[in-house]
Amino acid sequence: MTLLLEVQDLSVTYGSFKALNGASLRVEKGEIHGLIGPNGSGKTTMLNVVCGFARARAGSIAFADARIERLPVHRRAAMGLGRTFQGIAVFSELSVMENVLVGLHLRDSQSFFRSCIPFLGQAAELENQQRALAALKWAGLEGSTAVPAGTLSFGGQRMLDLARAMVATPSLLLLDEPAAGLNPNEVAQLAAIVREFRARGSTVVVVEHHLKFVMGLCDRITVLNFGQTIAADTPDKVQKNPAVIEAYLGPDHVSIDAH
Ligand SMILES: Nc1ncnc2c1ncn2[C@@H]1O[C@H](COP(=O)(O)OP(=O)(O)OP(=O)(O)O)[C@@H](O)[C@H]1O
Repeated sequence: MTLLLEVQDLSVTYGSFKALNGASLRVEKGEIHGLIGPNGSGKTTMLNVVCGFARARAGSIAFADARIERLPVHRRAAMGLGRTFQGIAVFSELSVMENVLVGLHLRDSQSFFRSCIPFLGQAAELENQQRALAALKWAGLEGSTAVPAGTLSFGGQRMLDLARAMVATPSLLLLDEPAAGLNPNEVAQLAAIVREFRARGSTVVVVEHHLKFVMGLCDRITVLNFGQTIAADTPDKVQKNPAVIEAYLGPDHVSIDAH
């Protein structure tokens, strides 16, 4: 297996508070990798630093064999790093299709400039519409392309957010709590979408509190606690790891309930 992302000894401080304190994360190309840990353990901070939304005080980040910790957000995105954010982030007045097209233009500056040139622009726009439609089919939204995004259900909006992140086919997609607030059917649909995305060649890191979802979906899982990496292993081994059990449930418990 090839290492796609290697985060080493990462430290992030807010004032005197250490949100990350020497944390590490190793993600192999082609895997679905879970990033879990109790509230406030540093999961979102890790995603923010990998994408360039937050700066580390110390540590290194290698992505596809290049050191990226000093690169701005847009350079990292152009290298194939994509992400979603906690909560819902769709443009509710725009149609479902327009939401995905915005995602394409934001990530691909060339497609924006091509779209400004007649003929070339028409071809580029058609290509973009086809890519957007394919992503919407993926997310089960092909029947709702023309409706305003704000009229979709909560779960529908989450799937749209996912389609918008996937349309640029990032080589590494970071998902921040994608299952939060979804019903069991939607969680199953989400798992199928993420697997399909991986089957088409992408690598996924998923931050989640929904342990059953993570344990069933991920090839390997990294566990953070108080800004440090306390485990990195298969779901089976992580669930039996005493340090992980203690971090989640305190010293008197014997297992993690992933149900
Ligand atoms: N911009 C900030 N300023 C100050 N403190 C912050 C900031 N961002 C995060 N923190 C703190 O850093 C710690 C780690 O936050 P982070 O959001 O990374 O944790 P998390 O594991 O994603 O938590 P959760 O599971 O609750 O989303 C928390 O204590 C949080 O309050």
